[in-house]
Amino acid sequence: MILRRIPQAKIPSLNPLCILRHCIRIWSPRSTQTLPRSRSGELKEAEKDLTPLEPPSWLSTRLTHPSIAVEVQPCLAPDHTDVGRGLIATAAIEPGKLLGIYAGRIVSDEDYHANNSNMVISFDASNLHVDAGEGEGIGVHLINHSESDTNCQFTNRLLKDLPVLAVESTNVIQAEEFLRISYGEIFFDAGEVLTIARFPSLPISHPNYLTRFLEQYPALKKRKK
Ligand SMILES: C[S@@+](CC[C@H](N)C(=O)[O-])C[C@H]1O[C@@H](n2cnc3c(N)ncnc32)[C@H](O)[C@@H]1O
Repeated sequence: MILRRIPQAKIPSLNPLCILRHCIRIWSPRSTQTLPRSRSGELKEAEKDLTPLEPPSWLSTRLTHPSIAVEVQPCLAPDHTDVGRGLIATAAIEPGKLLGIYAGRIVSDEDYHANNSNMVISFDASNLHVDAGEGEGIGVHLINHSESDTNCQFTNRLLKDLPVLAVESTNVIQAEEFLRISYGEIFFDAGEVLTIARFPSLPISHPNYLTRFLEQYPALKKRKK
């Protein structure tokens, strides 16, 4: 069964280094998706609950919000410097805005278990998975995990009748603020999760050093009041 075609140019290049498992009932656009006929009922069932997404103009040419860039994301743990690449806002973004579409190849449950490739999101309703594949480039697959201090979330949407896994902002995201999302289930082994930075750090001589420091550690801000 062919689910959908979208132009190949819309598919971002993707990062081979991580595995992302998220129980969410949605799947992602891809040039040609083929699935066993036995799955079509499950897909139709899942589609019924999805709310439509009003596509922003940038979505005609790209899958990631134009005010988002890739940057190595520091972590606040003493023994580690960073958690690899993350996504950072280059201008303020309002809450409820689409930040990007999770793009990849739909893989069946069997394939997923036989060949647990990198960057896979799982649909809990259909036992299907989206594999973001390999490569380089900007995409919401690069958002790092935070348990509670998040500013965006995965959502299930219908985009022009195509079910998609989207990422949307939940808060105002300031310019120079990193995106932080919850992967939604136990992904890391005990002790592996690091507290990721909200902002890039500034040199101590910078006039905004103290403000940035308090933004980075919100618990200190509360204590100050
Ligand atoms: C979906 S990828 C995110 C992009 C990744 N930073 C990269 O450069 O490819 C998930 C991987 O990022 C890292 N990561 C993300 N959030 C983390 C966190 N809070 N603590 C530790 N590692 C994290 C882990 O290596 C994880 O396997």
